[in-house]
Amino acid sequence: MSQYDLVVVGGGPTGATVAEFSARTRGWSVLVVERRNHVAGNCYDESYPGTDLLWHRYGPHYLRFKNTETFDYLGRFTEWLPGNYVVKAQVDGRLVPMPINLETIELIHGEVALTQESARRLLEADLGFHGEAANSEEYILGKAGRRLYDTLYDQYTRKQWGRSARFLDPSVCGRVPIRFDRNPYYTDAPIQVMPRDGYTALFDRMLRSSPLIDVVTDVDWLHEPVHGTRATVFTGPLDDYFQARLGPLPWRSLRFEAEVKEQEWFQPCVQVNYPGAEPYTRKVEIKHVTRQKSARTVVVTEFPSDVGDPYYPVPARESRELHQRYVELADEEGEKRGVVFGGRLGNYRYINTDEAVESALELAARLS
Ligand SMILES: O=c1ccn([C@@H]2O[C@H](COP(=O)(O)OP(=O)(O)O[C@H]3O[C@@H]([C@H](O)CO)[C@H](O)[C@H]3O)[C@@H](O)[C@H]2O)c(=O)[nH]1
Repeated sequence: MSQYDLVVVGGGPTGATVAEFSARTRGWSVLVVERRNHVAGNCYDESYPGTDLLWHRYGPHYLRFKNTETFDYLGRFTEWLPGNYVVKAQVDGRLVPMPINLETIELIHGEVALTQESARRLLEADLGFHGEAANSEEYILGKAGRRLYDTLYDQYTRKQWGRSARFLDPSVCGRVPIRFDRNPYYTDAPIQVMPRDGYTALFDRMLRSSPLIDVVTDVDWLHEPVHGTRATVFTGPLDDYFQARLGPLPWRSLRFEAEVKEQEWFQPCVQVNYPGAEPYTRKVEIKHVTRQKSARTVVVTEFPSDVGDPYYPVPARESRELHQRYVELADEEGEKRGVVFGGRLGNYRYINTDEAVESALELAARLS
């Protein structure tokens, strides 16, 4: 036991939210223990070495909100910039809009001036699956057809996940909308914004918002577990907590190669996806969304990998079964030691940052 009411393991979006809410609304003392040398979790951004340009060290984060409650909550700690989340895919040397929209369908099917009706008819004739999709391959074949699946999803997904879309839940490829209009933005969320001073500044402000919150970094809680007198919230990888007692949960990681380019812009939008034979999946030029002005730019190429920090839980049948067995252990741990698991890693859920904050607020409200 520590002298703190609450111990939070991990200083990312979930940990910062639980800590801030508990200090502010309950007056609890909170210790946040972070394994890395910084807070903000995988949202961490900083100036790229030798430049004053922000980069997202663990991959891009395009903040969007489904509801105003979470948006208003985070808005207490930051000003916002409008989001500018435009993504294209490189296909045969050309850039096509991603998500699929009418222009994508025209470029890939060799058509012009498609309407919603004519595009639907075209794809209907190419559908490779009918019925209720049981996996991501069936989902895309049933909505966009064979040609778009083969061109935009098949190899990209194999690279990203190390397996075919056939062995992933429909929700994985279903994250990206398929459109019959000309909307070029990556997500359908009604609110799309970037924190004006970056994500690290946002989560750092949350953690500094109360003198009741102490933060220690460079400390692996698993080596020296201390518990809060009221609760402990663990936001690290669920299987790490249990020393992978039931076997490791499948995770997917990323390796990043960053380059400073001596040119104002490298590509026309923040993200270009590579659904072909290249060993990487995407190139991100985050300056498009941070809106910094500079004659230079930073470009980050992503190489998916099985080794490295866990970024993605793998939504698939076998991981769901193993995860369920870990959930049973987690429930016992809650009863024995008051440990509650949260966040993308602690709950083994493929969620976005707004969803992590939303569920952290719910979790914090349940603590007593
Ligand atoms: O060109 C493509 C694009 C996607 N897929 C398949 O869809 C899966 C989901 O894609 P996406 O949502 O783009 O995946 P990711 O989570 O890596 O990226 C988004 O999430 C945020 C951020 O990481 C969290 O804030 C970022 O904003 C988005 O880019 C993908 O895994 C593929 O299987 C495809 O095949 N081809």
